[in-house]
Amino acid sequence: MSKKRIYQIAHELDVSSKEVIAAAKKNGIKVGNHMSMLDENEEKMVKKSLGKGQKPQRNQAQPAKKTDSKSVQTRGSHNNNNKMKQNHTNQNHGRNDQKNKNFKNQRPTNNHSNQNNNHVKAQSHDHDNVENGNHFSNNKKFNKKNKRNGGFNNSNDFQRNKFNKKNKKKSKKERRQDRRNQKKNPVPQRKNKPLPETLVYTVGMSVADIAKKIHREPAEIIKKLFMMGVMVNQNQSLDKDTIEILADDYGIKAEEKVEVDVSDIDKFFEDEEKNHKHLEARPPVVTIMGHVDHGKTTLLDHLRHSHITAGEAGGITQHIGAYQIKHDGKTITFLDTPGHAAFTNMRARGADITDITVLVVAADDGVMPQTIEAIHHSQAAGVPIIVAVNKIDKPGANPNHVMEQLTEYGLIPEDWGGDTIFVEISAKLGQNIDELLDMILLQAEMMELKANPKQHGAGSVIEARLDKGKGSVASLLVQQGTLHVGDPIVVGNTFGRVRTMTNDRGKDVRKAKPGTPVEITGLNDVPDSGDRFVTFNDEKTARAAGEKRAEQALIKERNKTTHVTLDNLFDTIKEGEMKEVDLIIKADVQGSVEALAQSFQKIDVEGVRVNIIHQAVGAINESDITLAEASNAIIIGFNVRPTPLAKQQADADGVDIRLHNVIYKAIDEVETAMKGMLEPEYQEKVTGQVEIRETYKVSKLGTIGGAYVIDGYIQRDSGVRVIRNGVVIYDGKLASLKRFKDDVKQVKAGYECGLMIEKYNDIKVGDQLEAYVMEEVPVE
Ligand SMILES: Nc1nc2c(ncn2[C@@H]2O[C@H](COP(=O)(O)OP(=O)(O)OP(=O)(O)O)[C@@H](O)[C@H]2O)c(=O)[nH]1
Repeated sequence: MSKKRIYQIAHELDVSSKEVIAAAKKNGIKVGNHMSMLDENEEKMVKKSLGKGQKPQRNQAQPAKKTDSKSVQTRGSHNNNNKMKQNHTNQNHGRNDQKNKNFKNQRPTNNHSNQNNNHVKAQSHDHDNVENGNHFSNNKKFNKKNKRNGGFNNSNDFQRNKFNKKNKKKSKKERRQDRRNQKKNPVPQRKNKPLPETLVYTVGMSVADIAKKIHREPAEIIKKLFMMGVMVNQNQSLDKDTIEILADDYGIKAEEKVEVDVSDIDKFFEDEEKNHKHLEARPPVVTIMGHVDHGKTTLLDHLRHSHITAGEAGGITQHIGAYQIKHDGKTITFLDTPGHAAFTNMRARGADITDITVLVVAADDGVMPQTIEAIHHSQAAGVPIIVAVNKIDKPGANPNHVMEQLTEYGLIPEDWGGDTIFVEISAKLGQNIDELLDMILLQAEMMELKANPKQHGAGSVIEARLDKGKGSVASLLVQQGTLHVGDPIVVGNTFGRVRTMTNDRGKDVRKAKPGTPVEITGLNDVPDSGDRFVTFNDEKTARAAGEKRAEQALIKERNKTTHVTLDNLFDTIKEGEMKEVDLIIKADVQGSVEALAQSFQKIDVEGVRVNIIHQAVGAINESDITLAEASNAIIIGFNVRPTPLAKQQADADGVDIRLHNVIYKAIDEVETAMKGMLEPEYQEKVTGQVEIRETYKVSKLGTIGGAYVIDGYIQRDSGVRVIRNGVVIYDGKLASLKRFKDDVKQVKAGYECGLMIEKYNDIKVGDQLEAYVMEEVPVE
C-alpha cells in the first residue's frame, strides 16, 4: 500500500497542508505535520472529506462543485467590480491580440492588471467548469500552472496566456535586439578637421588635450603612440619629447608655450630691475638710524619743514611713510620711520629700498647699543653709512670721541684715511644740514642710482592701513618704471587698480617716477609693509595674480601651524617627510653648547640624522625663533630661557622650545621623540581641601555629601582623596558637583556644595576631601 505525505496530497488537491491535516484529524487519522504519511484509504477519506466539505477559500479560481444563486450573484458582483477595475486600469485587457502591445507599453501595471484580468476570466469561466464537472481533475496541471495567473481553467485561455507569455518573452527579446541594433547603428563618423600647422603645447599636456588641439580622436593618438612603443591612456600627461615626436609623426610643427606664473611678482620685479634701457638718474632713498634720543626725529622734522620745494611752501605735509625734499635742484627721498627695526623688517620681507643710511650719533652721548645694531644692520644690507654727529650745539658735545668710537666698527673718517663721510650737525638748530644733504647727494652720485621710468611701475610698500572712508590705503615707493593712476596693480597678496594717487604733500598726482613715494587707493585689501608691487597691462591678469598670491599666502599660513615639534616628530619622520631633524641649541656656557651638540649628533634613529643648524651661548632670542621657523627647527634651551618677545613669537609661530637643565634628559627627550615614544608627563597638583558636613542617602543614586570648601577649589573633573582621621581611605574621581540644584564646574573656598564620588558611597560627616588635578609637566 503506497503512502503519501500530507504535503503531497495538499499539492495534488491544491489546498494547503493545514487543510489536509484538519481533514485527516476530522476523520480520526493521527497526523502530526505536513510530513506525516497517509495511506491510500486515509488519502481517500481526506480527499472525500475535502471534496464534500467547504471549497478551499484560498483558491477562488477552483471550480465550484455547487452553484447556488447566491454564490453566482456574489461572484457576479465581484466580477463586475473587477471589470470596472479592469476597464479603469486598461481598456485593452482581455483582448489577447492587443496584449502584446500592452505588455510593452504598460509594463509596470502589467502584473497587477493581468491578474485582475485573469481573475475576471477565471470567474467568468466558473460556469463552464460547473458544466464540465470533471474539468477540474483533467486540468489539474493547467490549474496549478495557471494559479499564478489567477487560475485559468480554460485551455484556450491557457493557450492564450502561454501565447501571452511568449509574447512577453518575445518582447524582451525584441527589446534586447533593439538595443543591439542601436549599438550596431554606426555612430555618425566625425569628419577629421584638417591638422593645424603648429601644435602649441605645454609640457604635461594629456593625450585628450592634444587630441582636441589637432582635431583627432584620442584613440588614434593612443594607437600612434602605441606603435611608437609608448603606452598611455588619454588622461596621461606627456613629456616634451613624446609630444614633439607625435607632432612630427603628424607632420606638424611643435611649439612649446612656457606658462608664465603671473603670481610670481618678484620675477616681474627683477625683470624690470634688469631692464637697463632708458636709464635715468633717480633720487636716493635715505633711512635715518641711530640710538634712542640721539635726534633722528628732530632731523627728519627739520628736513621736512625746511626744505620744501618752492611753490609748495606752506603746503601741509602728509604722513605717507616717506617724503621728498629738494636740495640744489635735486631730490632726496627720506623714509619717515627711523630706526633699524623697521629697516630690517622691510629687508626680511624682501624690500631693500634704502640706498643710504644716515647714522645719527649724539655728540654728547657717543656710541650706544642701538648705534652698533644700526651699523650691523646697514652693513649686513650693504648700505653705505653717512654719520651725522648730532647735538654739536650742546656744551658737552665731543664729536671727536664719536669718531674714535666708530672706528671700531669700520667707520673711519676720510680725514683719518677711511671712506666714511662724517658731518657734524645740530638737528635742533638746523646747523650744517645743507652740508649733510650735499654729502647725501654726493654719495648718491657715486652710487649712480638709475632707473628706467619707461616701463611698468614696480616697487615696495612703505606702509599700509585701512581707512574708514577710502578703504585700503597703501604708501608705495616706486623703484622701477612709472606708476600711473588707473594702472592694474598687484601689491603683495592684494590687487586692484590705482584709483587715486597722492604725493607726500597731499597733492593728487597722475604718475609717479622711480624714487617717488605715493599713497594709493583702489586695492581690494591691505598689503603689508615691505610687500612688493608690480603693475600689469590688464586688470584680469592682475586679479588672477593677486588671487593666486592670496591663496598661496593662505596655504603658507596654514602650513605654519604644522611646524615640527618633538610631539609630532615621529609622525613626521614616519610620513617620510623628514630625513634630518634640525635643532637650534642655546645654552648658558660654551661647554654645554658643545656637549649637547656632540651628543645630539650621535643619536641615530631609523636613519634620521640630527642636524644642528645654529648653536650659541645666550638667551633664546627672536632671531633664533625666526631661524627655527624658517628652517622648521626645534630649539633646545639649556639653562637659558627665551626672552619675553621670543616666547611670544614662538607661541605665535608654533615653534617648539624645549628647556632643560640636565644634559642627558635633553638627549633622551629628543631620542625618544624620534623613536615615537615621547609621552607627556603628568604631575598631580592639589587644588583644594573640602570637608563633608552632611550626608544624604538617595536610594537610586548613592550617598551625596553636603560639603564645604575650606581651602582652594574643587572642580568637576577633580580627582579626590577621602581622608578620615588623617588616613587616605579612598582615591577616586568626582561623579558630580553641585551648588544647590545646579551642576557647576568649580566651587571655591568659602562655599558649600553637594558632591558625589564615583563608585564610592561610604563618605561620612567629618571626612576631609583632597581635590587634585593632573597637570602636564612643562619640560625643564
Ligand atoms: N641740543 C640739541 N638737542 C637736540 C638735537 N637734536 C635733537 N635734540 C633733542 O634730543 C631729544 C631727542 O630727540 P629726538 O629727535 O626725539 O630723538 P630720536 O632719536 O628721534 O629719539 P627716539 O624717537 O626716541 O628714538 C629731543 O628733546 C630733541 O629736542 C640737537 O641737535 N641739539
